[in-house]
Amino acid sequence: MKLQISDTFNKVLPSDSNTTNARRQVFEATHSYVNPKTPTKPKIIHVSKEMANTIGLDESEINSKEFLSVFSGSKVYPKTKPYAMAYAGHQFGNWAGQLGDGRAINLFEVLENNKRWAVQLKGSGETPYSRQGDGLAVLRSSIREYLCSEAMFHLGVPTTRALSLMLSGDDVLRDMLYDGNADYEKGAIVARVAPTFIRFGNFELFAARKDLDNLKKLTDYTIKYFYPELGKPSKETYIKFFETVANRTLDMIIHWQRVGFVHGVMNTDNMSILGLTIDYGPYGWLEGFDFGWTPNTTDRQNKRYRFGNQPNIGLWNLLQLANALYALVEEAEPFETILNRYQKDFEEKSLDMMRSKIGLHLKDNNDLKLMTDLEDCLLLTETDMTIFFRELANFNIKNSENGISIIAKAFYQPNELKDIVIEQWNSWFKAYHRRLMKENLSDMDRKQKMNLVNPKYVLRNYMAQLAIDKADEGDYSLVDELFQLLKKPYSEQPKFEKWYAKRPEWARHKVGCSMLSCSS
Ligand SMILES: Nc1ncnc2c1ncn2[C@@H]1O[C@H](COP(=O)(O)OP(=O)(O)OP(=O)(O)O)[C@@H](O)[C@H]1O
Ligand SMILES: [Mg+2]
Repeated sequence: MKLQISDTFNKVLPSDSNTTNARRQVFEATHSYVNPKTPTKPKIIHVSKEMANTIGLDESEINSKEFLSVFSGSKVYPKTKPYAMAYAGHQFGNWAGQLGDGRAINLFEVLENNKRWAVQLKGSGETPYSRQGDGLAVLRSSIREYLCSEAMFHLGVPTTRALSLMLSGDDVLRDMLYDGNADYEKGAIVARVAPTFIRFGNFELFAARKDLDNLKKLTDYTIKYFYPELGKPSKETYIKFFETVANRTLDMIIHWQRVGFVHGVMNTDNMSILGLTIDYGPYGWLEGFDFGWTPNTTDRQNKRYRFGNQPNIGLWNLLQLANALYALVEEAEPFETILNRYQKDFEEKSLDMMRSKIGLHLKDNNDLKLMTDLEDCLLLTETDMTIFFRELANFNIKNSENGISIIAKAFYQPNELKDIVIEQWNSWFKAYHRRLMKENLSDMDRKQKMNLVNPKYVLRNYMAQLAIDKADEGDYSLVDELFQLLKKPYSEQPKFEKWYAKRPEWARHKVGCSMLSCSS
């Protein structure tokens, strides 16, 4: 197996001089060297061929013994030095101090086709940052991360990627619901890939410790390798850097809103400095459209990370990043301007996104009202978000009276619609029809465009759970089926039509389908 290794993070930036693998506070270093734990009996469950090719591996290399040993953590690739990154973070709105890669270990960076990729194992053992944890990950959460990160990529959402999913052969003790009923589960390891895994929290760590020297080194490194277009280090460059991160973060969140993805744990240690979706933990997909929904039972009380609040949390997290970068600029105003603009941009971009979802390409002053009225309608009775927008594309200008029957498939109780609900929908469809008359697209063209932004297939929570249940019994066929399905989320795939369906009733209150904790 031949990789074009091109390590920078652990070569350019200061490493922890202590190389023992004991939990500790780490100062004046961006990372600590640590080797992955050797798994007892590693076994490949799935490999993303596309991702393997992207980092320069062909079919025979994927099938090699070395692939299994390197991406399960049994063997360190020649001339590389694995490490865990140091970062801090705000969790659920509170400062949490040093966190760091407690169960992620970076293997190396490769440079392939002029693109830099960092490869990291999640679930491959303890690091100096493991705190109370065991450094491991269970099969269920690893399947969820593996499938969802690739699904998001194919949906066009900026994200970290997955290369492989493996069983470790070791059992892992978990209290899934935090209710005192701990049990052993199969351990697993996901190899994941991104240009870099640097998070907001990496900057916060140095800022909180007033370690300006290393804050600057980390920022300069990030700009040099990942934002080179911003120029040489200077106050202006740092401000442009923050502005670009803010824009990317907002764009990522608008994509989440477009596809109905709820991240579930938007702590600042889970915010990528590249604006990529990172950490597929207690995430979930909207089924019934609901701004207040969160899949994360750990967040059940405050619902801080609910669907409708994600854009605000993005802003809150950016404020924490601004506080960290402030020390390099020493002027608050430029940061304030950027944060204020985020709010304005959010409103505009979110309206544009909604326009595209309902097939509008021109701008009209009343569009905002049309959208809020639509959202009100969607909240009247449980209405499946994915199915609604997909079916709406069948709206016919010449036959505009039957709007509600076109989208009826999206209602969870289609036979129990109250008259007042029907009336409200009818009046929205009238307004929608009037508005469509101002556009100049044919029904066909509109449908085609809408189907490129409204996915037909998403990784519904119960789908992942079905794949997990089978995998627990050693059958990985559903992991592969969903993996293949989600490569083309916008296409009609008749052989997979069964996955274009509302959540079944049995999944409504089932653990893993509607309720997910951070235990993973
Ligand atoms: N089992 C574990 N052992 C050690 N550390 C853990 C474990 N689970 C989580 N952590 C650490 O706790 C912190 C918060 O966890 P969180 O659930 O956000 O991340 P994660 O799912 O482990 O990983 P990532 O953000 O890398 O995808 C992180 O620093 C993480 O490394
Ligand atoms: Mg995390």
